[in-house]
Amino acid sequence: MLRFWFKEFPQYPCDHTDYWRTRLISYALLVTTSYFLILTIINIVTFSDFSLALLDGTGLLFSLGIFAWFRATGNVTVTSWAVTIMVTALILLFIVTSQGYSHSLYWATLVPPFAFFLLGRTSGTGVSTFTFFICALVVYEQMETQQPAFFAFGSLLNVIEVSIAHILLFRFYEQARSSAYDTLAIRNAEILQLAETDKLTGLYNREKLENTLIACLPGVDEQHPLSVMLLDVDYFKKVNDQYGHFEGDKVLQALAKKLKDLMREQDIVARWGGEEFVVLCTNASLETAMQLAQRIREDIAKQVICGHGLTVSVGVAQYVPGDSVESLLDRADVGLYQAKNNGRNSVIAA
Ligand SMILES: Nc1nc2c(ncn2[C@@H]2O[C@H](COP(=O)(O)OP(=O)(O)OP(=O)(O)O)[C@@H](O)[C@H]2O)c(=O)[nH]1
Repeated sequence: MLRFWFKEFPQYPCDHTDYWRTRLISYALLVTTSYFLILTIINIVTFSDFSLALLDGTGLLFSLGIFAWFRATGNVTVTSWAVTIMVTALILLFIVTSQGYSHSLYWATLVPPFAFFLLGRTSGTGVSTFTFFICALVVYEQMETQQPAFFAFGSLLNVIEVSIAHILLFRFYEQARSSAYDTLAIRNAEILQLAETDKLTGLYNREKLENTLIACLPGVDEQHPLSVMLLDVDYFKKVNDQYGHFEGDKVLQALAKKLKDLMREQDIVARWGGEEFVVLCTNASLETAMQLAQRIREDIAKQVICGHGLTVSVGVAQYVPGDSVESLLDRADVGLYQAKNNGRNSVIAA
């Protein structure tokens, strides 16, 4: 029903830091506008008090003016100040005119949530301190005059209204906070994925592979062997030279996909760099890894990848006690070097 009141600003999408400020500004202006409108009407129609009606009418114009200006400019900083000053002034006016009686002081507790949310820590502290200072002055005045405490229906209304406003404000706070955390969590997951993924092929990158290996090594024993393959495309330079770098990229992407399809579920395929790939075979002895590597080599040699007949050379190594990530991969590299020297399209264990 009130959708027209809440404008979506394209410059403040829902993951923008000011998004929830624009929402609170709209809510606050809706409340102040309704408040002034109702009081103006009541003062004219019921009490015929035109001077009060004029005061409330001025407040109404202010509220609508800020609203119109905010919609036109989308300036969150200036509107935040305008709204905070208006809300604070309204509350302080009420407290001072009622001399702090009828629980009117309770309204002051609404200022900090507004001021901190809309103005931030420093200005929020300033506005809140000022408000509570005025409250203290009002209480001081009460002490001086020694008026007896007086609780009437107005007191009850003040307590109920402020309590409802508090609950709504804190619900709003919590919604804004959890939404910000959800957005952060999604962004973090995206960033993490980017940090561990090779951009061209979508495989894990070298860093992720190394980290995974480091994490795996402590769990390796005779029952749970671990082997790695270092796999390099033979004469890949020719593809680039003959068909161009973009075609080379396409071939690498297709090959990466093929490798993933050919590997077992538990194996981890990563791009080591250039036209080199590493496969981390968990629960695989040297023998098992050799069989896997031979199968991959044969499959690739038989297939046409992106219109190209390719072969690969593979070096295979099994983890032995005392190995580090570097020494394990170095041994696989020695195997790869020998496979290349053997005329390529072959698998050598080292
Ligand atoms: N298209 C493309 N080419 C790449 C990329 N990274 C490395 N290369 C190319 O891969 C080729 C590797 O060439 P070399 O190291 O000489 O190896 P090779 O031609 O595969 O020969 P051998 O490995 O000895 O069988 C070079 O032409 C690099 O430019 C990449 O991301 N995209």
